[in-house]
Amino acid sequence: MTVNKPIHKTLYHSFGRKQWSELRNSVPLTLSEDELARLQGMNEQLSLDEVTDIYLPLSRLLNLIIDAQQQRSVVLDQFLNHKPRNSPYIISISGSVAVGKSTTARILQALLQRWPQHPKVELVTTDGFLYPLAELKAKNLLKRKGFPESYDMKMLIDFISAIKAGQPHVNAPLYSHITYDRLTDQVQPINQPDILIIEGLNVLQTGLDQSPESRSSFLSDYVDFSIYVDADEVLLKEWYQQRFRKFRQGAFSDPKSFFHHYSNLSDQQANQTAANIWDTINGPNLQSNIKPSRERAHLILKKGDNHLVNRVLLRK
Ligand SMILES: Nc1ncnc2c1ncn2[C@@H]1O[C@H](COP(=O)(O)OP(=O)(O)O)[C@@H](O)[C@H]1O
Ligand SMILES: CC(C)(COP(=O)(O)O)[C@@H](O)C(=O)NCCC(=O)O
Repeated sequence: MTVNKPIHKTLYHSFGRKQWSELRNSVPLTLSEDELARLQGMNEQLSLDEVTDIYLPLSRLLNLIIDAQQQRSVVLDQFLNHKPRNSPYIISISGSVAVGKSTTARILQALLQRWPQHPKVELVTTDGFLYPLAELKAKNLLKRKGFPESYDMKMLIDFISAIKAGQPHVNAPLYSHITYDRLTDQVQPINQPDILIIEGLNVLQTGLDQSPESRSSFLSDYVDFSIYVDADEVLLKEWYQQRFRKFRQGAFSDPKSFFHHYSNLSDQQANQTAANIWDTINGPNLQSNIKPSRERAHLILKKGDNHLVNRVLLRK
């Protein structure tokens, strides 16, 4: 009997941290102290070694791949005798709640827009495409937030298809972690970027449990390069609890906050509440919907303690 190799060994090149960091050797770009400080301003816990060892090689790889894609588009336009289109390169970032998708996305945005070939990099999160809170309540989906059925997939696919078609002035809806709802008075205008990064736990999902109409096209059909940020669930739950405690002192103290009633919890009560939300919503969503989409990604960043990436898997 033959024993199949695990899927990632067949599909991916695998790099340890040191091996991967050496691939930045020829990055012509180095970061100044100021730029490093600005990146750290986004997240005070972000280690600067992490930026140079993990994210600089990644920005080099992406720059090379995007360059090749841009050349391919030129060839195709010549062949078809078309005028050049303003179709942006689309990068997706997915992974569990609290794995660090938005932090990773913001680091990549900052690094990618430094390359002269693609200075305009926009970042959109799929949170804005969650159904509004009132609708989630009416559909009894409040305890299924983040699950495939809690997103307006038609709106998301219409959005990404307009972006890919190079349409100017496309608006993305915005989400507030404070009100726990889509904003009604603000949108994010997107105007023909060179690169669009789309970040969210659902971007690699195929929506097979959605209605037949929304199954005909998947978000990933529009994505040129997909990244999955991975970590063991024990760490994810801990990071979720840490973020919950941070929100309790900051965002939840705002009287408009959906979770305002949590602002006076002790550390122990906050940990318990966050653990309960994890065990009933985010953990089951990770196991049933998010993790199964991992091996569709072009690149997997596996994090260990303190959010440090200890393995990088790159599609062969
Ligand atoms: N590279 C990193 N280094 C240190 N802390 C991080 C890093 N990435 C994320 N975090 C922290 O982990 C938590 C979750 O990160 P966040 O980007 O909000 O995750 P997500 O968007 O996946 O829900 C936050 O408290 C954030 O400050
Ligand atoms: C809005 C989200 C689905 C998005 O996830 P994130 O951007 O935090 O990774 C998530 O933060 C969420 O609200 N989950 C439902 C349970 C909870 O309150 O954490």
